[in-house]
Amino acid sequence: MASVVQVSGVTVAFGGLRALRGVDLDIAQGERLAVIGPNGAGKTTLFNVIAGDITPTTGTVIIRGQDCTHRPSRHRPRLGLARTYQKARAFAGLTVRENVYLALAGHRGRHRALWRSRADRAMRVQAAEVAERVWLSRHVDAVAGELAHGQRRQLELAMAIATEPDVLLLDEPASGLSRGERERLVELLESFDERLTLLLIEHDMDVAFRIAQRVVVMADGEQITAGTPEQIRTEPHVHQIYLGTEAAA
Ligand SMILES: Nc1ncnc2c1ncn2[C@@H]1O[C@H](COP(=O)(O)OP(=O)(O)OP(=O)(O)O)[C@@H](O)[C@H]1O
Repeated sequence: MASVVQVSGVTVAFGGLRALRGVDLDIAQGERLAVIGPNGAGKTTLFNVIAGDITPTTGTVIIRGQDCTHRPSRHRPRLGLARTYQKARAFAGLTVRENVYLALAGHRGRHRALWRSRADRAMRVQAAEVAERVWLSRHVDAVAGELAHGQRRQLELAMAIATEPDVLLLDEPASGLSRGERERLVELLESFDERLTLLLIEHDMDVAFRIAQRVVVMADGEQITAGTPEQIRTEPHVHQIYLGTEAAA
């Protein structure tokens, strides 16, 4: 299977601190990959390097064959990459449809004079279709600020998939969700087209293990091990590093 994302020898230094120390990561088309690890392991830094928000100190990032190491995040959508954020990005005063509409319009670079154009009607329909794909069809005209926490996360997903990405980067999608909402999130992500590549960083091991086909474990800026959720779950080394540190935290 062809790689869609290739991270090679990536190091990130924040002053004297090396947040990443020569990380290599290949993500195949359609793969579902979770990166886990204790606090400070470098997960967010790696995520931000792939998303284009941090330029690595050394190493390369290739996305769909193109060297993106020094390209800023705004180039990523053109290459089929989209991401979600831990902090809500939706406008609280706008409806679900309006928020998705803006994500669609932003992607197409057509902010101005849209509401009056004929394309406007088509895009409003499309926005509702995207909302349906994240199970928000009953809430298309609800104001984002009034949605439950889990529904708001669904809206964030809708805004990310509105651009029809090939690769979706999920930044701790389950954080702050109730058990029921987490369950729904897992089912929703499982319902996405299997050709969509998913990379998530996640604190909730249960969510990570259920969504991912491959789990990469990081600690101290390095990849410690990788394997299927079953392999990682039973690896004593991982328990020591991950759970040991968590328990001490
Ligand atoms: N902008 C920054 N400036 C300085 N140090 C940073 C910066 N961002 C991260 N770090 C440091 O880099 C290391 C890796 O941080 P990172 O946030 O990538 O880890 P993480 O695995 O995502 O942790 P967490 O699970 O707590 O979010 C940490 O020691 C952190 O303090």
